[in-house]
Amino acid sequence: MVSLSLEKVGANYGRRTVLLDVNTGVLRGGGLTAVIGPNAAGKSTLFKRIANLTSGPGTVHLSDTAKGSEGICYMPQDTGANAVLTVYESVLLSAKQGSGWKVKDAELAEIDRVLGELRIADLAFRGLGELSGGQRQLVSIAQALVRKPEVLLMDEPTSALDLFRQIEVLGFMKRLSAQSGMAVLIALHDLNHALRYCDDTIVISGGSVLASGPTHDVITADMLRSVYRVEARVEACSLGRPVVIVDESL
Ligand SMILES: Nc1ncnc2c1ncn2[C@@H]1O[C@H](COP(=O)(O)OP(=O)(O)OP(=O)(O)O)[C@@H](O)[C@H]1O
Repeated sequence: MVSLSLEKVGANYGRRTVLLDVNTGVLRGGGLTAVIGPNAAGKSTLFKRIANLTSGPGTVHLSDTAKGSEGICYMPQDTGANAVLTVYESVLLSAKQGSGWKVKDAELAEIDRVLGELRIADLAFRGLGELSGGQRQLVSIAQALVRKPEVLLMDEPTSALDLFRQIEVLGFMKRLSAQSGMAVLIALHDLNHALRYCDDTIVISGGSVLASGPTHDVITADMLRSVYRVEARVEACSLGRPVVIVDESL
C-alpha cells in the first residue's frame, strides 16, 4: 500500500511564496484525505507541487510504490473540454498516456468498467464540447481513474455535481481506495463531505498547514472560527453523524 509524506514543501509563483514549509505525517493509501481551507489558501498549488507540475523547495516522499512519481495523478479543478474528442476517445487517450499506442482488450474493458461505475456509459460517444459541467467533471474523474494512479489528487471533484452524484462519487472513491490501496487526497469546500467520507484532514491556510489528523479531531468550532471566520457548531445529526452547522460569519 502506497504512502506519502511531505517535508518542508514550498511553492512560488515568480517571487511570490504561495506555500511555505508544508509538513505532513505519513499519508497512507487505502483511504481518503481531505485537503480543506479558504479560497486561495494554496490547496491546488499543493497538489500541483506534489504532482511535480510546479517546482519548489522541500521533498515529497513516496514509499511502497511500483511506479514512483509516475504513479501520481492530478485531476484539475477546471476541466477544459476539447470539443474534437468524444468522451470515450478522451478517456482512452488518458489511459494510454505515457505508454504505446497499441490498445489491448483489457484496457477497453477497463474503460467500459470505469464509465459504468460512474454511470456515464451513455455519454461514451458524445463530444466533450456538448457536455454539461457536471458531466464533464465525471469524465475528468474517469480520465484520472483509468490511469490507475497510486496517488490521486482530486481538486474539488464534486463542485459541479448534483447531490446524488456527489455522494455517489465520494462513496465510490472511498470503496475504490480501500480495495486498491490508492492514496486519495481530495480538496473540498463541503466540510460535511470531509466529515462523512475522509479519514484524515489537512487544513491549509495562507500557504501553511494549520492542522492535520483524523477528520473528527480537525474539524472543530475553534478551527472553523480561526480559519474560515465563521461561528459554527459540529453536532451529531439524528443519525449520530457529526455535521457542521454554520450560524454566522464573523
Ligand atoms: N499560475 C499562477 N500564477 C500566479 N499566482 C497563482 C497561480 N496559481 C495560483 N496562484 C495564486 O496562488 C494562491 C493559491 O492559489 P490556489 O489555487 O493554490 O488556492 P486554492 O486553495 O486552491 O483556492 P480555491 O479554493 O479558491 O480553489 C492564490 O493567491 C492564487 O492567486
